[in-house]
Amino acid sequence: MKKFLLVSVVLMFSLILSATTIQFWHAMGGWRIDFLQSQADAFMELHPDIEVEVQYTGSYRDTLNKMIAAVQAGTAPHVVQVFEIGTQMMIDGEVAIPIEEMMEADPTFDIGKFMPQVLNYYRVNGKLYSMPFNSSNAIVFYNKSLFEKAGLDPHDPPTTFEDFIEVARKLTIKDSAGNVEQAGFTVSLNSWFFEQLLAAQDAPLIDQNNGRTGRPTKAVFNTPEGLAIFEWWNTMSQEGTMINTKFEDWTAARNLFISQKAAMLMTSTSDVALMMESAETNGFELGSVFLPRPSDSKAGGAIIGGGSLWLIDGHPDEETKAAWEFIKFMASTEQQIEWHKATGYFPVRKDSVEKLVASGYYGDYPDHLTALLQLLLSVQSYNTNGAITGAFPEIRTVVTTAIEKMIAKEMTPSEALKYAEDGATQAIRDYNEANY
Ligand SMILES: O=P(O)(O)OC[C@H](O)CO
Repeated sequence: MKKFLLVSVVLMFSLILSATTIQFWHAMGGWRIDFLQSQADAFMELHPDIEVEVQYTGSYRDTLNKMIAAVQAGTAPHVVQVFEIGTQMMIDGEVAIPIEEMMEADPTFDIGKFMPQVLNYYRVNGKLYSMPFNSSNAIVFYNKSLFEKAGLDPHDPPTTFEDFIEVARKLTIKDSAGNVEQAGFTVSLNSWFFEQLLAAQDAPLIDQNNGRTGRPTKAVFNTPEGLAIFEWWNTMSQEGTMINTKFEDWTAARNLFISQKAAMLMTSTSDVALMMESAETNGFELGSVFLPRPSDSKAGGAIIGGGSLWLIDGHPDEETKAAWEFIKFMASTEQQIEWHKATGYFPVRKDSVEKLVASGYYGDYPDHLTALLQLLLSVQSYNTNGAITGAFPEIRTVVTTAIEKMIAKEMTPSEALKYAEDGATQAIRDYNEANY
């Protein structure tokens, strides 16, 4: 017995000593920090010879910048989560091993099990460079209880821009001095929603079929579809039926909705779980509905948002192998189910969805179903597959700035849209000049 114990202790020590350590950087703040750590812990339990050091590295933008700095300093992590709009920049930077190469060399991996809508975003020139992990769309949540109070049918939320404006008016309550006590609608001031509302009308953001069939040279969203969004946004902002947050402030918009200061919220489907829980805690009934669009517009769909996992190159083979195992684990059937339930991010795999459907999950959680159906019913086109350009972070900044200027009345909707398109084209030109 003593001998057995001794052998076990020696084995354990030699495992610890020979463990391969990898670093995983991610951009999921708040309670998600603990959730991702628990996923890494589950992985380490299955692979006691691999140690994963998990680090929250700030927002998507911060994480991308930190990763670039670390690559330059020779201290890059093994796996990094990058937001969807960083895809082309990562490809051009040539700092990652395309996961398609790992997949082809790994007979245990079957990409056929993944959701085509998600792959349509991440496949660039027919190749998959990163592993889809946290995929989302934009969606509208609404407070059914406030709808009822305002005399509106809680089972008939607005689906067109025109109705949305009307309903937002009915839901808005102002005091005698005109101060907004309850707004009809709120959203984080963020170009992501403009991009999503364009795709909902099956309209492009940039040329070359959204950069999907050639290198983009200019932005092409100064169109009737683009103008309809700016005008819709501006009408509600100026009427005071919509509250805009500060630049890219997601939390403020969520909090306005949760505290029932706003009756409708456009945000990410990654918030489904949070919204369900908050509605219960705050005593209101939650509803969810697809993104609205002008009544006379073409039907499009939602673009994949969120992020994916990149396998950074330049590490010893043993570490790269360990990192690949970790990436596969994070995209595995069970982990994707848990991740979906805990957040709202779609499972990136068909077999996860199959299991969830079979278990009756979507009958119990209709808001998860709204989100999933919006994705599944989206027309698949270059416009809904999303734009692909290395200049995307700058484009997002300039579009958000344009909306900010419009709601501050510094520009009319058409002036702001032109400002946004010109700035986006300039960003694409600058990027092309610096990179190609
Ligand atoms: O909040 P997420 O993670 O759903 O991401 C939203 C956008 O796609 C970020 O670029």
